[in-house]
Amino acid sequence: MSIPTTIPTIAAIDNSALAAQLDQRINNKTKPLGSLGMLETLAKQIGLIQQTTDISLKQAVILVFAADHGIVAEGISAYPQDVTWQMVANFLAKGAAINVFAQQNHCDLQIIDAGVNHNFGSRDGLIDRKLAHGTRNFAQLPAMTPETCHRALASGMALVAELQGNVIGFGEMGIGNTTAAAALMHKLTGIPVAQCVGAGTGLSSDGVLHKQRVIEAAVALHSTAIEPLDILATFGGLEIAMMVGAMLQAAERRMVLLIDGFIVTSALLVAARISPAILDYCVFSHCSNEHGHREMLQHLHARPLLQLSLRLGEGTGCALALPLLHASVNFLNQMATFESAQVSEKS
Ligand SMILES: O=C(O)c1ccc[n+]([C@@H]2O[C@H](COP(=O)([O-])O)[C@@H](O)[C@H]2O)c1
Ligand SMILES: Cc1cc2nc[nH]c2cc1C
Repeated sequence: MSIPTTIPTIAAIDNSALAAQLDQRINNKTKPLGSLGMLETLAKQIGLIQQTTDISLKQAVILVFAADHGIVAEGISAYPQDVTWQMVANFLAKGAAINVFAQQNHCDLQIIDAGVNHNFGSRDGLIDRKLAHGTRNFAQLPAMTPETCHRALASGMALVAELQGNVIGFGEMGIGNTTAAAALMHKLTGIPVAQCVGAGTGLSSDGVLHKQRVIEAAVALHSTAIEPLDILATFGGLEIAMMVGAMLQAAERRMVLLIDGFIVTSALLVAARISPAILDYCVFSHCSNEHGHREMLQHLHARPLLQLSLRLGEGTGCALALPLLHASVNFLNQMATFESAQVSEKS
C-alpha cells in the first residue's frame, strides 16, 4: 500500500547551536555536572523539540484509542471482548486507573471510539470515530482494507490537528490488541514471534504458546505484507492505526509524544518506519511487563523513564511519567545558577 501524500513531514530535531546553549543552561545550574541524569536529557530533548532554551509544557492531554479485534475468535485473550466497551464506559464514568492518574497529575483525557464492537449511542465525553465494529480476524483475512487503514490514519491526524497543547500521551484499550501488537513487532523488527508474544491480560503459559502459533500461522498466510502500511492493515487494530496517524501529526506539530506500553510502542514502530525522525519527539514513559516490550524498546534504542511492572495500557504509564516531564522543565526554568546563587563551581 502506498503512503498517502497527506502523511505529515517530520523534521529531525538536531540543531547543534541550540544543543550547545541547552547544555550550557543545564550545566550552569547549582548541581554537580550531569547529576540530574535523565531529567537533564529530557530537558534538552524538550528544548530541541520546542526549538528554545525557554521550555514549557502546555495543556497535557492523553488520548485513549479503543477498538476491538477479530483475532479474539482464536482464543488469544484471557478476557472476553465485551470488556473493551465496558472499560470505555468505565473511562467515561471516570472509574478506571487512567482516570485516577490523569486527574492526579492535572492531565486532560480524551476517549476515542476507533472501532469498538458496541453501539454506544450518544455518550457524553466519547469521541466517536468508529470505523467498524472491530477488525476482521487476521487468522483468515487482513484485519482491515487499505481504505479503512487510510481512514484511520486520517482520523488520528485530524484529532491531533485540533489540540491546543504541546504534550500528548498515547493510550489504548482493546481486548486482543497484544496479539496484533506482537504480530506488528515481529513483522517490523524481524524478532522471532516467540520473543514478541506475552501473556497480555493474563494468559497461562499454554495460552501464550497458542497465541504464538496463531500469530505464526497468520504471518505465513499473509507473507506478502512487507510495506509498513500493508503490515499495519493486515495485522493492526483500528486503535493502533489511528494512533499511528495521531503520532505522525503530533511530531509534525513539534509536540512532545509520551509513549505508553507494548501496544502504543507497536504503533510507534509503524510510524517510525514511515518517518524515522519521529523518534526524536518521543519520551518513553515506562517499560511494560508485557514480555516483548523490553526488546521492542531496545530495537528503538529507547530508554524508558519508569520500570514499575505495569501491564495495563490505557495510557497509565504516560500519566505516571508526566510529573517527571514537569520536573525536567521546572529545574531548567527555576533553579539558580552557580553565578546567581554564588556557589563555587568545580575546581
Ligand atoms: O500497555 C501494555 O503494555 C499492556 C500489556 C498487556 C495488556 N495491556 C492491555 O490489555 C488489553 C490487551 O490484552 P489482551 O490479552 O486482550 O491482548 C488491552 O486493553 C491493553 O490495554 C496493555
Ligand atoms: C479489566 C481490564 C481493564 C483494562 N484496561 C486496559 N486493558 C484492560 C483489560 C482488562 C481486562
